[in-house]
Amino acid sequence: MTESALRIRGLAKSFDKPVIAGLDLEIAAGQLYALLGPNGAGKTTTLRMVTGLTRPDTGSIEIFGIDARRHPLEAKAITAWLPDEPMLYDKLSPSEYLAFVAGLWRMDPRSAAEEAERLLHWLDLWEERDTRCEGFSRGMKQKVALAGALIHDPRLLILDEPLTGLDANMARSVKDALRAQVDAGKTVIVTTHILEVAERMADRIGIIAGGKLLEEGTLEELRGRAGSEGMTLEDIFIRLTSGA
Ligand SMILES: Nc1ncnc2c1ncn2[C@@H]1O[C@H](COP(=O)(O)OP(=O)(O)OP(=O)(O)O)[C@@H](O)[C@H]1O
Repeated sequence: MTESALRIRGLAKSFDKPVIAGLDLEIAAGQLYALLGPNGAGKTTTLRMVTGLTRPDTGSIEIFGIDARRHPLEAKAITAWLPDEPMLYDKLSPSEYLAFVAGLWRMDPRSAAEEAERLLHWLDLWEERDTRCEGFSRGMKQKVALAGALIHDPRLLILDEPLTGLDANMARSVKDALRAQVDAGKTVIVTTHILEVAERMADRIGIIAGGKLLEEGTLEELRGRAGSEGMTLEDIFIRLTSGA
């Protein structure tokens, strides 16, 4: 049986009104999973609960079998979280930022430096490694933040809208980086409003609205359940969410 990277059971969260209402979701290891949903569906809230940034009202979250609510440090040690507006310390260069993040993870400085060098080359940031991030474009900052998320070699990578605002070249290099993570055996969860990205990249797709999972599966499975082989993901998404 395939290992489960993320298992969510009965997750619920209310702010002034219910946002997540009894969400069940299981994501197998080694996949790129796209979590879709209309604005306000609860995607970010769900992922913030998974990464320990928002406390659920009820429900369980397991990351590779680790109970993330009971053992948050163990769960965080194997998880990376890239928010839609990543916070970088602008006065630091990419090299300094990666050394700083590696220090937070208490990585051995020598192996952290080796990993930073590998990531900076891989994400095409090597020439800028000693330039302060403050003058970087959004895409470059996104790549520095991605390198920071990957420095401790997480098994599960969770990214909220990683492609928003990126030009085609930058988006391609981030997409390639994510696919390479999956090819290396990691699990990647992304939220996106760019349905073509989910359609082309994702191994499986989950659609949530109103705090519940409406549908889940491969694109072919979603098409099959929608009853039309020729449907685009956009057609399926609109059909499912317009009544939600
Ligand atoms: N800290 C908070 N306090 C109050 N309400 C919140 C808080 N965080 C989220 N919400 C509400 O929860 C709902 C879901 O928000 P969330 O950001 O999870 O949606 P989303 O699916 O990520 O949306 P989008 O696609 O627009 O980013 C929204 O109605 C939002 O206003």
